[in-house]
Amino acid sequence: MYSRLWEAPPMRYIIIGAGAVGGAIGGRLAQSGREVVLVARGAHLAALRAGGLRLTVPEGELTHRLPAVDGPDTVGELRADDVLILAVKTQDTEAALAAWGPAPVAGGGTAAERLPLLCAQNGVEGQRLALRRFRHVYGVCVWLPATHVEPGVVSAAGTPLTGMLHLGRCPYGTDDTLRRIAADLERAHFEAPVVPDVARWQYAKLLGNLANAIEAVSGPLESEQARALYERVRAEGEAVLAAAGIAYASPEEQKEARGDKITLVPLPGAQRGGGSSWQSLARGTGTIEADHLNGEIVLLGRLHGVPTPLNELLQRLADTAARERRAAGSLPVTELVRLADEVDQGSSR
Ligand SMILES: NC(=O)C1=CN([C@@H]2O[C@H](COP(=O)(O)OP(=O)(O)OC[C@H]3O[C@@H](n4cnc5c(N)ncnc54)[C@H](OP(=O)(O)O)[C@@H]3O)[C@@H](O)[C@H]2O)C=CC1
Ligand SMILES: CC(C)(CO)C(=O)C(=O)O
Repeated sequence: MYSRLWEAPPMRYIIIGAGAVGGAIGGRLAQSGREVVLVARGAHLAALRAGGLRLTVPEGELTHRLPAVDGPDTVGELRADDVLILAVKTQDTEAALAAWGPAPVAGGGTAAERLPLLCAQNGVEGQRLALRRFRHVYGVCVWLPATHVEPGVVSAAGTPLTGMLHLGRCPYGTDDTLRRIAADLERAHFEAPVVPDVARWQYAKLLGNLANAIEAVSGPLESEQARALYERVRAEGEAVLAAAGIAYASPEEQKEARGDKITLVPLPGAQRGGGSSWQSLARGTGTIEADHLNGEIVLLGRLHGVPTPLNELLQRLADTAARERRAAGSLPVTELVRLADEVDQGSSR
């Protein structure tokens, strides 16, 4: 009956971690007519249940009244055509996978055995953790600037598109499930190229995300000093990827793919203070993703014998700032550069 790709019954999207990225993807999919379930916790879950998801985008604030749950038990039996989109920060991945993996699916089997799981996350560790439990894991290179403004409220300032999401099977390849998901995303304000080598895009993005910790601890990279520090941090990352034989898309290739498709515009009442790690400090969550961004470079450096003193420093400073609930951007950039020079000189002695 549903013999052709475009005749298949619509899939339902379960967004595990409906924060900045998950809220933007879930809200846009719902707006396009897809069935969406939001998974959240704490004050955000309470606000989603009370007032719906309020998604601020360039055309205004859109309120989506969607089912909001805290885990699989509240959804009931999962459907065979459900798609799981994991959009928690990497440090929260293991707990989410442990909760959702064993959930039963109609007709038999578990989510881990039967359902597609897309890791809409920065870095590459989330999908590696997912592959330990789930059979059908897909990577996403997430170019989607979004902000978790307050409980119940998320903003995404990109226009004309909300974001670009390169999609691919983990570790390699593509399939029809992914093409159907991409078609849904493309009807929902995203460009979603399906690529056989999604990791190549993700590693390229990871090099950019090495700046997240600088922004989180010392604020936006506005000064020459901050940008020069990032170049040194990135050079460590590039050296490590070269030693590990890991390919990544060039800056030119990324620029060409994105073009002017996702330009940020000011959103009244929902100003974007910074990226995802900056937001972890601004929201005082107590954790930050640095172990899986700068920490990924540190890990690869240790495995391949390449020193990574600057990424180690940033990982440590970001982790400490999160644990001690320091304000975002509170370490003067001159002090950060002084610390960086110190560890760099120490490592070359
Ligand atoms: N924000 C951005 O602009 C971008 C982010 N990314 C990446 O996307 C991923 C998600 O980041 P982002 O959206 O910013 O993060 P957010 O913190 O805004 O959203 C994640 C949400 O998941 C919730 N959560 C965590 N664990 C669970 C759980 N077990 N069950 C239910 N809810 C859970 C968190 O709750 P709580 O509120 O309690 O923490 C939070 O609300 C990260 O890997 C990030 O690096 C990539 C590109 C851009
Ligand atoms: C590129 C950037 C900074 C866009 O928001 C991002 O990936 C993040 O916030 O982690």
